[in-house]
Parts: sequence; C-alpha cells; structure tokens
Amino acid sequence: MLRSVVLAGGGTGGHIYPLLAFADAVTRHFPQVRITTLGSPKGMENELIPAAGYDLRVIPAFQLPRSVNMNLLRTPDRMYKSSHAAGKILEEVQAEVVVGFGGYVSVPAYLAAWRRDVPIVIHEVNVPPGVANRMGMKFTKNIAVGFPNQPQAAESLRDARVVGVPLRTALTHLDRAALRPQALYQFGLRPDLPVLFVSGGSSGARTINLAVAAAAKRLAHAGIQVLHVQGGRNEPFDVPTDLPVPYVVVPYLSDMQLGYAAADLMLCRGGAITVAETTALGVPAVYVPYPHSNQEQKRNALPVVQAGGGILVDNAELTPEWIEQHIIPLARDRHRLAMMGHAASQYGRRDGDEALLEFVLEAVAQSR
Ligand SMILES: CC(=O)N[C@H]1[C@@H](OP(=O)(O)OP(=O)(O)OC[C@H]2O[C@@H](n3ccc(=O)[nH]c3=O)[C@H](O)[C@@H]2O)O[C@H](CO)[C@@H](O)[C@@H]1O
Repeated sequence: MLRSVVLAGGGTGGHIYPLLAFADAVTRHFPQVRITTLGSPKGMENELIPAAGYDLRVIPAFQLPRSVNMNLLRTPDRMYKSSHAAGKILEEVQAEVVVGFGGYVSVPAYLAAWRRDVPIVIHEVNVPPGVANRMGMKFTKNIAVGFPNQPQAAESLRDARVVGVPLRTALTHLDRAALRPQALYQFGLRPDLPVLFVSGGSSGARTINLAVAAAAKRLAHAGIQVLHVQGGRNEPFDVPTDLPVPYVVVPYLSDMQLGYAAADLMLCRGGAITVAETTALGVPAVYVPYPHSNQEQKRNALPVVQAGGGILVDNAELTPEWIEQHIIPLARDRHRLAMMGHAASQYGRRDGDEALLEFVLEAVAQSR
C-alpha cells in the first residue's frame, strides 16, 4: 500500500514520459495515493505534467557540473536552496519514497530524501548514467535500469535491476494495425503507400529535419509518404508544396501512438525512450544517434540493430543521397520491414511500469 510518492525528473521528454507512465501505474494500483512531482523551472515538465493532471512543484534551478562533484552538495548556495525546497515538499506530503528519473532537479530531491531517511529509487536509462543520477547513487543502492545491456556496460549499474522503461498506456496497449486506418485518416495519408515516420526525439533534430526535407522530392517520386514531427524546440523547415504524395509536417505529437500506428518505417535519433518505444511496438527503425552525448544514443540503438530490428547511420552520413540509396528501397520492401519489426519486438518490452512499481514496493518494504 502506498499513500504518498514523490517523483523527480525533468528537462526533456526522455525524463518526463517515463515518470508520467510510472505515475499512472502507481495510481492504477493505489487509487488513493498522493503523487507529487518535482520539476525544474524551464523544462518540458511545465507543459507535460500539468497536461497529464499531476501536481507539479517547481523547485529553484541550479547548474549541475558535467561530472559528478559531491562538493556541490555541501555548498550553501542554490543547491542548498533547492534541496531545502524539495525537503519542505517531502515533509508536507509525508513522502514514503522518492523515485528519480534523472535531470537536474533529481539531485536536490535525492539529497532531501536522504537527509530525512526517505527511501530513494533511481531509474536510469542511459550508459553512462546521467550526472544527476550518478550523484543520487551515492545515497541509495536501489537502482533500476531500462535495458538488459546496462548492468554490464557501466560499473555503477552493475547491481541494478533491469525493469524496462515505463511507457505510456496509449503505447503499451497499442495495436498498431487496428489504429492504422484512423491514424492515416487523421494525418491525411493514403492507405496504399508506405509511410516514413520521422521524429528527432522530444526536442527534434535539426540534421534529420533538414536531410529528410531535402530528400522530399526523391521520397515522393518513389511513392513514399512522410509523416514528419518537427520537434518541440526546433525551427520550421521548408518542404516543396507540389509533391505527388503527402508529406505531412506536425510541430509536435502529443498522441505519439498515432505516429507509431501510421509508420511502416521510422527515422529517429537513439534516445533511450524512443528506442524503448520502437522496440516495444515492433517498429522497424533507422537510428541516427545524436553525436554529442558520449555515444549514449549509439549504445541505446546498437543492441536493437544487432538483433536485426533496425539500421544505424552516423549523423554526418545522413544526406539526401543516403536517404535515396538506403531508406527508399527499405521503405518499399514489405518483407524486410516485417522481419525487422519482428526482430525489434523481440528486444522490446511493454511492462516497464509494472516492473518498476514492483521494485519500488520492495524498496519501501525493506525500509519499514
Ligand atoms: C540529445 C539528448 O541528450 N537526448 C537525450 C534525451 O532525449 P529525448 O528527450 O529526445 O528522449 P527520447 O528520445 O528518449 O524520448 C522522447 C520521448 O518524447 C516522445 N515524443 C517525441 C516527439 C513527439 O512529437 N512527441 C512525443 O511524445 C517520444 O514518444 C518519447 O517518449 O533523453 C533520453 C533519455 O534520457 C536520452 O537517451 C537522450 O540521449
């Protein structure tokens, strides 16, 4: 039985969607539970969490260093202010557990929980783990990870429990084939031609946006429709208006299930949550890892590619010519797409929310 849970995480969609999916699982099992989320002033949580109907408390921001620096926790500056604010909230709601998903805001939450003997659970999806979660690992041994390769890939995750990634119920319950006609209709796409679904993660990806838009004519003349999510924080780009088949641009997709249902093939970055979703849903994908993040996105996508569930291309190699040579033939090859989709789904899982809840309940029980 849980009465009050505090969830910390913020920044981009990759930290917030798993938090929300987990909040839904807790509410499903314990309808009377009080859920409080801690976020930072400028992150996407300020739009996404209130829209999902959860209580968001914004705590003062501070800048984390790029590497783990525990001295920061002792300095009476903004970190002190932030952890004090987090502590007051933990006391007010009588938190029984703090579950952190990473992002700057998690650090004061971990610190405040540790000071009050409130059990802490960390959910980490990347290798190497993010700085905030690495700092949190000094305060707890309750570490859960999203993917089976993580414990071997990082010393700090060696003893972590693999629980998968909590995914939104609109995705865990998705039957792609059943939703496809509605999704195509909604986007104005044709049912007789393949759909390339393009998304550069929650903030969008400029390289991907420009390369695909520059290949618009070649894709259209090959009979490939495009559903292109520009991304929350990306600039608009030009697409020719006289194409023979639909090329649909949407700024951001709150109902991601519609995109996945419409997709025959996805072109995306290798953000951990995106990889968890494409594999859980069996969507074949071309992964273009973000090149400036410690190779973390390449590590996310590589096991899927090795399992036959997708292909990988370097950011610098994604040109309109590459798209013509590799994506056009693949998008038209139904047999190969089906094999890739099946291989992806063998790697993915849909029960991350339930498995994380089980882990959290164990942590709470042990602390009592
Ligand atoms: C550049 C960078 O550092 N990116 C990191 C960031 O990616 P980012 O925040 O982009 O996160 P992911 O790619 O992992 O997940 C994106 C999430 O946004 C959702 N979505 C996306 C577009 C849209 O229009 N609608 C929508 O709902 C997706 O369905 C998914 O749930 O966090 C991930 C998880 O920590 C990391 O693995 C990534 O390396």
